[in-house]
This record gives sequence, structure tokens and C-alpha cells, in this order.
Amino acid sequence: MDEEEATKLETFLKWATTLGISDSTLNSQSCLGHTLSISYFPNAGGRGLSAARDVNKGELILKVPKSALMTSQSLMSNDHTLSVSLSKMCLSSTQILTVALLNEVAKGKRSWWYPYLTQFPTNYDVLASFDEFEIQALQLDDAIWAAEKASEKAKMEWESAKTVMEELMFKPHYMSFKAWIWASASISSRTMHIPWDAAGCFCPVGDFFNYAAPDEEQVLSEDSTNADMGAKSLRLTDGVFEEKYDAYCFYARRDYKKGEQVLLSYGTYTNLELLEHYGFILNENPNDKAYVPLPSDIHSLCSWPADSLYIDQIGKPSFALLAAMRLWATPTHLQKSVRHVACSGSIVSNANEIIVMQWLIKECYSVLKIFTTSIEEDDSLLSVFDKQFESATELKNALLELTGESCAFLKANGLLSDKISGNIALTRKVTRSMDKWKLAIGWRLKYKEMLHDCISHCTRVINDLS
Ligand SMILES: C[S@@+](CC[C@H](N)C(=O)[O-])C[C@H]1O[C@@H](n2cnc3c(N)ncnc32)[C@H](O)[C@@H]1O
Repeated sequence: MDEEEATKLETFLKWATTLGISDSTLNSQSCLGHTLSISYFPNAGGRGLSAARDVNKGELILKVPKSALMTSQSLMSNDHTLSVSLSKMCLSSTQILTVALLNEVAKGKRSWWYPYLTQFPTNYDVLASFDEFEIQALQLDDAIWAAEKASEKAKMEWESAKTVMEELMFKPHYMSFKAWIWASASISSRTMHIPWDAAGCFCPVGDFFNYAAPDEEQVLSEDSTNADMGAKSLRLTDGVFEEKYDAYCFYARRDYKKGEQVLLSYGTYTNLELLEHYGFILNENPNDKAYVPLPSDIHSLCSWPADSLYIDQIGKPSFALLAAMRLWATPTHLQKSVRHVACSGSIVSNANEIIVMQWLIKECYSVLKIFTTSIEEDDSLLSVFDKQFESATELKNALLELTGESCAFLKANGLLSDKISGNIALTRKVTRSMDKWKLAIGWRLKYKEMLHDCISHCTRVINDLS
């Protein structure tokens, strides 16, 4: 962190302290330092919060008073013009918060929120920010479609909010699609659920917690809470707004030793969903899923939802996928009599199991064929990125030795030209594109590994049964 950033962080923490944000139940001089402190975790989210002492599971570790939460309501209550302009328009709650955030950022140092706004990232790697090359690097149709949809949705929301931004006389910079993506990515990756606004709230200091996937116990309790609320709207689920404290409260999800990173579960996400909403993937994500094409008649045989028929992170077919496939592989006239066996998760017969495993192996191979690079090629591409490139020429030379995709990257970023020689520095645009390309490669590699592990798993089952 450079000196300027350190000063901004210090100013922010002082500001947060005056607002009553605290990691201590005692009257403390500083908002952090008693239970939590800011640390840097290069391989687990960058800036985050570590335990400043040993912490026990269930302890209240941070409290952020309601008056310190940045919401559409709080932004509008201090800005009559914004409030009047927004009230005339029919915008979604997220569009309203996006406009309100950009409006506030445009005020610069005049904004009451300025110390907090200086702590927002300058850019995000969410799917909606991927360009054509980066989208195609995902290689799989479903993922490409998700990225295109995210980008189209952002564009539509931006277009329909332009009138209000013009009325508010936004400068061209804040009117741009790039600025819109920045603000909407800030919302999707940093807001927390509040009961009074579907767009959520920005929670100073609380949004420094990095993510860990929920464990099984949490998933079960989340499911019941979601059902109670009738919406899949919980974002940061170890944190909750508590009426009795009139504050956002964060609780330790497990015991932590002093110095360990304290993590929060924002919810249950596959890697593609993490990429879409938060701009990162996990190397070990217990909720990651891969899908293979299934026989067209399988859905008429069972009532499992399509998204429950998946291959899990370690390559095992899900309970529902196995049950459905076992039923499908049973001759029609016997299906009724074995339904209860299949639906209870048991093997129907050795022969039936072998048919199921063979089918899965075949389909995993069929999906693997869709990818235009192999696991080995992805691995070697990723290892190229481990190097620090001093100049554009160095990057160009390293990539020219690799697959056709590397040439497409160089072309998309104007690096193929003969003019790229000597010590020309890497531009920010190229570095950003490389970060997103790396994420796309990481995502597809994890997906391929799941399919590959499924093939190994099914092969082992066949060998055991033969
Ligand atoms: C709520 S913020 C967490 C704090 C953030 N690191 C910061 O410096 O402001 C969420 C963002 O942190 C990053 N992040 C959180 N958990 C992560 C993890 N386990 N691995 C990689 N990045 C993570 C992602 O960029 C995500 O969009």
C-alpha cells in the first residue's frame, strides 16, 4: 500500500470510529484493533480482516450502526435534487442505488461519505465487465451465455437510467457505461441484505470481510431463513441487521486464532456465480457444479429440478442425478417397481449402475470436447501469468510461444503490431484484460477438472462392479 492509500485508510478508520462502528463492546478509541485488524491476504481476497485476538465461534465481532449504513434512502435524504429526480422515474431499487452512488462519487471531497468512498476498489472483474475476447475465453456455451446476459442486463439498466442521469447533469465520465458497471459491481459485490431495501446497503468496515463458502450447517440454516423470507436475498449471511441494536452485526462463524483471516459467507455460489456477482473464483469451492447433457426423457421420469442434476466439485454425480439416471436406465416396465429404490439413493442393480456410469463417462467426454483447450494447455497458460512482466514485449514474446488463444489476446489488445518492441510498458487496459482472461481460464480449468474427476470416479465404480 502506498503512502497516499495508507493516509486514506487511516482517515477512513477515524471517520468510522466517530460513527460508532466498533469491534468491541467496550468504549474503544478505534473502530478496529480489539477483535479485528486490517491485513492483506494475497491469495484469499486481498485486503481483508484478521483476528486481532483468539475469537470464539458465535462471538459478536463487529457492529455497524444504522446511521453508518450507506443506502439509497440515506443518500437521498441528504440530497433533495437527487431525491426529486429519482422519485419521478420508474427504476428498480438497484438502479436507484447505482445512480445515487455515482451521484455521490461525483461530489468528490464534498461528499460526507468521501472517506468511505475512497476505500472502494477502482475496478471489478465481474462477468458484466468482460469484453468479447474475455467472454469467449470461458469456452462453454452456458458460461458465455451467462456473461452475455450479465452484460446485456447492465446495458439495459444503464440505458433506462440515462434520462435521470441527464436530468441530474452528470458529467460524461459518470454517465458512461464503464462508470455504470463500476457502480453496479460495487453493489453486487459489496452490499449486504437489509429488510427495507432490496438493493441492500453499503456497510463501512463490514465490507472488508472476504468470502469463504458456507459449511453444511450454515447452508441448512440459510435454507430455512431464505424460505422464511420468501426470497433468495441474503448476501452476507454471517452478518445481519438487528433491530434490537439498530445496527448491522457480524458474528464469527467459527473459532479463529489470532492472525487468521476472519471470513464471511456471502451465500452458496458456484464459481460461475461468484464470477458473475463478485469477480473471483475459489480454487476449492464445495458448491461448484458441472453439468452434462442428459437424456431428453429424464425430466418426465423424476421431479428433481434440472439444477439439482449435477456433478460436484470432486467429480461425484449428485444424489438427484444418480437417482434420476438409475431410473432412466431401468427398462420402462420395471420403472414403477424400482422407483422407491432409486429415489432412496440406492443402487438398483450392478448392471443398471454400469449403464449409468458409462452414460456419464460418455457425456463428460462430450462436454470436454467442446472446450477448445486442454487441461494441460490451461495449466501452462496460467503458469505464464505467474511471471511478472516488465514490458509489453516480454508479455508478447511469452504468449507467442503458446496456443492460438494467446494470439487472439495479443490481437484484441493491439500487441501483435511490430511497433510493440523494446521497453514499452504494459498499459492498465492490458493488465486488466489479462486479469479477466486469467479468471476465465481458471474457471474453465476447474470445470474441466470436475468432468475429468467424474470420469475417473465412474471408471472406478465400473471396475469395482465388473
Ligand atoms: C465485500 S468485498 C471484501 C473486501 C475486499 N477484499 C476489499 O478489499 O474491499 C468482496 C470482494 O473481495 C474479493 N474477495 C472476497 N473474498 C475473496 C476470496 N475468497 N478470494 C478472492 N477474492 C475475494 C472479491 O473481489 C470480492 O468482490
